[in-house]
Amino acid sequence: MPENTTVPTRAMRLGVAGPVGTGKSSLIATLCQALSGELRLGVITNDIYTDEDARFLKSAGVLDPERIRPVETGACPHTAIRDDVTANLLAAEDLEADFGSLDLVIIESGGDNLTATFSPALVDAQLFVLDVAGGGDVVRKGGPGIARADLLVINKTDLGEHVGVDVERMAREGRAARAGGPVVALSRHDTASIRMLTGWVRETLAHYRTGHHTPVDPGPMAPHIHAGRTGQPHPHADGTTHAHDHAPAEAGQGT
Ligand SMILES: Nc1nc2c(ncn2[C@@H]2O[C@H](COP(=O)(O)OP(=O)(O)OP(=O)(O)O)[C@@H](O)[C@H]2O)c(=O)[nH]1
Repeated sequence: MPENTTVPTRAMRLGVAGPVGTGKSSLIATLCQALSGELRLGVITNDIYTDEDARFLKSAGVLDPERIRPVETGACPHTAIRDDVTANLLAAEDLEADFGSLDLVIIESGGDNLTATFSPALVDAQLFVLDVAGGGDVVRKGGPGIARADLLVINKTDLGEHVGVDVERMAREGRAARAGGPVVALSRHDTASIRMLTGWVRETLAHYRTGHHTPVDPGPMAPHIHAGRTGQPHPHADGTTHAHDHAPAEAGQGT
């Protein structure tokens, strides 16, 4: 092992992002059910105005409810996972302070859009979750999560035949959009697909523990406007961050 390698002393933080309703909470419930016997887990959920996702996970009975912590973002979900990650970092630190060392802290983003990804300052690895019910073409629309998240999950494959989506083709197009990067076609009703997901998590955690893992930033948000925040510094497509006035938020393209 090279001299400058530092073996991590805290839990690996795994982000789960993706559009609204693609099955992020259910996927986390599945992971908790499959892994809580072998790993010390914690979960942090992000909702805009409520603790709905945390309540769902607590009621699923897959993990000690004390290990599931809600963060109420009060703003667009990407704000708390990318722009200012303080609330999530504190929640992760609190979990480890309360339970001693953990192996894995899973952080669920509030459902957002195709451009929202986690900051590498918050998570060590991240999943981006699409579902077949959103349409087979979604995977061709690209974006940082689809192209560069550590793992792309194409969820609810059991619904493919009901919504006219060719799941194998969607997975193939997902791999193409990621230059061959990993894709798991998942259904909570398909144990083989769950084994692929848990296998990926175990492998990533093992690599993280070697101290050789480097969190990858899938890329910045597309240029967008925050309502009521005109005149404040914000990122631009040319890579710079500066302030200037915008048209009213309704005229913008984002959140
Ligand atoms: N058929 C099927 N339905 C699923 C699967 N996974 C999740 N669902 C359903 O999809 C719906 C949305 O699931 P959630 O886990 O709440 O999705 P989410 O991404 O956390 O939703 P938000 O937090 O609102 O963005 C629920 O009705 C789930 O029961 C699956 O593998 N197959």
